[in-house]
Amino acid sequence: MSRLLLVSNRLPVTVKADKDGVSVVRSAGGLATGLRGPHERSGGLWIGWPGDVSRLTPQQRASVEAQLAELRCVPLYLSASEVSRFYEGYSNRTLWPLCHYLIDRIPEQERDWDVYRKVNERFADLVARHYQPGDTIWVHDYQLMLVPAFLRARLPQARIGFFFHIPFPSSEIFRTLPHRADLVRGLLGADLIGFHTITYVRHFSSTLMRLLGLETVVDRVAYDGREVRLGAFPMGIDAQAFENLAKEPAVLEEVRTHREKSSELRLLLGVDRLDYTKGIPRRLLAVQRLLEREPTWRGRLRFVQVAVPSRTAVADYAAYRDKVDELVGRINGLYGSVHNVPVHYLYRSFNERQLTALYRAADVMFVTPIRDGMNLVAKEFCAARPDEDGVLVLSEFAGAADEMGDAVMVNPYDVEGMADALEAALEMPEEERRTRMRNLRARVKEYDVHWWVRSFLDELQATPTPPPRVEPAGAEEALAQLREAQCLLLLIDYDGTLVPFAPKPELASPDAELLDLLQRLASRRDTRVHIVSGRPRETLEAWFGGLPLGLHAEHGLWSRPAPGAPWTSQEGVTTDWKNLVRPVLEAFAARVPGAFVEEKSGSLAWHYRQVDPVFGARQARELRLHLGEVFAHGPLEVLPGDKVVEVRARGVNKGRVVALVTQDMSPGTRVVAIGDDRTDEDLFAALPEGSLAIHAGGKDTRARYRVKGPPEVRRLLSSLLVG
Ligand SMILES: O=P(O)(O)OC[C@H]1O[C@H](O[C@H]2O[C@H](CO)[C@@H](O)[C@H](O)[C@H]2O)[C@H](O)[C@@H](O)[C@@H]1O
Ligand SMILES: O=c1ccn([C@@H]2O[C@H](COP(=O)(O)OP(=O)(O)O)[C@@H](O)[C@H]2O)c(=O)[nH]1
Ligand SMILES: [Mg+2]
Repeated sequence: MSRLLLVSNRLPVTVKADKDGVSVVRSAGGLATGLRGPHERSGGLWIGWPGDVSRLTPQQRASVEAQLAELRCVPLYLSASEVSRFYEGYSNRTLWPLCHYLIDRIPEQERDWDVYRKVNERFADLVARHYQPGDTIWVHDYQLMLVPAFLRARLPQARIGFFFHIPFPSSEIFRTLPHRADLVRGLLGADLIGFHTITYVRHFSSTLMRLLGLETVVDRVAYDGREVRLGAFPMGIDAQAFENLAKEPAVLEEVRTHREKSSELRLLLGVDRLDYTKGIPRRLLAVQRLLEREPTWRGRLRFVQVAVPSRTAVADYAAYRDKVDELVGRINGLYGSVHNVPVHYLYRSFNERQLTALYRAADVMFVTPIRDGMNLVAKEFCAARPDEDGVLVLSEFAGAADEMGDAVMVNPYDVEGMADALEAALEMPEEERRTRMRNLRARVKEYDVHWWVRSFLDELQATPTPPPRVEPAGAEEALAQLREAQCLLLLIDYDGTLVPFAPKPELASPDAELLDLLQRLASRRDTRVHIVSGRPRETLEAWFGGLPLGLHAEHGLWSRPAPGAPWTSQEGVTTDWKNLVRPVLEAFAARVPGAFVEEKSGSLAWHYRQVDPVFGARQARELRLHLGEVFAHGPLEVLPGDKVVEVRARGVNKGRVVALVTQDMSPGTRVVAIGDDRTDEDLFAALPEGSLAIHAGGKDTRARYRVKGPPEVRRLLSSLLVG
């Protein structure tokens, strides 16, 4: 097992100072429990914030450090201003509400981004300082979204995983953030990015498509010369520990006390951090509604709501507390009696043992967040019910709902519906309760936190470490080799290689600087230049006809190898299939706003560069499937390109040009091909031994050299002309 470096905003410990000194105690939370084994066994480190230690004396600080070291924890201290701007600020005032679809809670003017960025960089620096070759790094959660990219820049060969614990929202929500692209690029520094549900994975991949034009193929995204994997890994709990607690005599004694204290009453339970995502007000209103419309339940229900103080320095949390306080007061005022009140509201935190006793005593567990990444409480409740009783009422907007189909599902925005569900839960026959609980427990026990850690780390270990990169220095190296060659034969793609993409193909015409560059290049001693493009020959003729270049159109179907020579086409290529394919492409263009069909002499192309990127990519996949089905085994080839699906006769590809132009080549000539697209890979594959292939861009390629894009291609070619 390789050494694990765990990175999370909070360390899995709590620092407690009292009159007897200062102590560091392990936290009980899911992440802490699940990762404890692998952390200890791998001999690795856990890097994070130990909480506010500003009031400690220097001696106490030293004692904390020693105790942390003992637990293999490395502290990253946050200053008061960092706590307020990185943690309370950007993380909890912006990212938190955004990911929970509450964009109205985000400050109108964001001022904390720079601190968020700096703290993420500090985390990366600290991790890099402790990294040893062979280590596996696992970064957690929304507070640290930029850490993977900062780490990738420092440690290009490291294996980096990232887990996002909260919902990844629809791209329509995510793209409202001013720094949306930076955050997404930050995550893409990882090799594997995990989420709780496939819905979050789907939202993340449409965000990639919309913001960066990156397509996810099954579970992989090609980015910056690497492959990034995405996956759903629903987090579990330490189910065995909760089950064991639930069977302990002392806990059972506490359960009995809870029940005796409410012997004539049915017990409803809610357990949450006091967070505005948890849906507590509408949950209270649902209880109120039930009591209002069904007087028979009055005096027969006790709703225990545990609310753990959380992020109290953030104003929205304080306001939320007021709202909950007020509602509790109102309901108790309305439906309480001299002897009893319906809502028992406990604003404090409980330990696992106390929680387990409550879970086990409850008739109905009421979990109704308006959004929640997962919600572990729902799972803990089931694990704590070896008696196979108790009903879970669960919000369909919690990640846990995807796995817990045997819960009574509710829409947490629908108060009346929740009152109905509550009543159904209270009246559910015993047999149904048992069947549901048995199924829930089987799932919670099998897919526990240990399964979660194992499956994520196994997947991360299975990702190949990134290949050694040919960095821009590779381009310098390529230049040195080009300079050394006696004679040069350059085969250069046009779109995406010499010019950037334009919204319409006809707008990407060559500028004066490019024409001059090509003219001078072709006039260089012992240098021949060919343009190898997918464009029609009329276009190439119009743009470059006057230059001393070889021209190759429609991926090599047509060639004019030298100025003044006639255009000739590849032999044996038919075009009668076009009448069958054209109507299909036109039908797809008509139903996809922004798409259009381009006709070339040897091919038909369906372009979608102006289409909504997610819809466009989906339609392109549909089109390819459709064409594949209808024209299977025919003389056709369907080629996916960059925002284009091209249909042409089989056997036509850019590779064909190589044989044509190298037949009369003088000895000692170095062939150099430059391209950005899939179609250029055919060209690279056909090159004779000793040639140079240069990929322009960040895609997967067989080329040995890589430059960033058109500006760098031009720079490379210009450098050939000097010295
Ligand atoms: O560290 P705090 O600001 O005090 O907040 C506590 C944690 O809250 C969030 O929990 C989330 O993770 C759970 C486990 O994956 C998941 O079940 C839940 O739905 C999430 O809300 C937060 O993501 C953590 O980073 C915080 O430490
Ligand atoms: O008084 C309490 C209430 C809750 N919890 C724990 O806090 C976690 C809450 O996790 P969840 O995923 O439900 O929500 P989050 O607070 O992470 O958004 C669960 O493990 C609970 O056992 C606790 O230790 N004491
Ligand atoms: Mg191209």
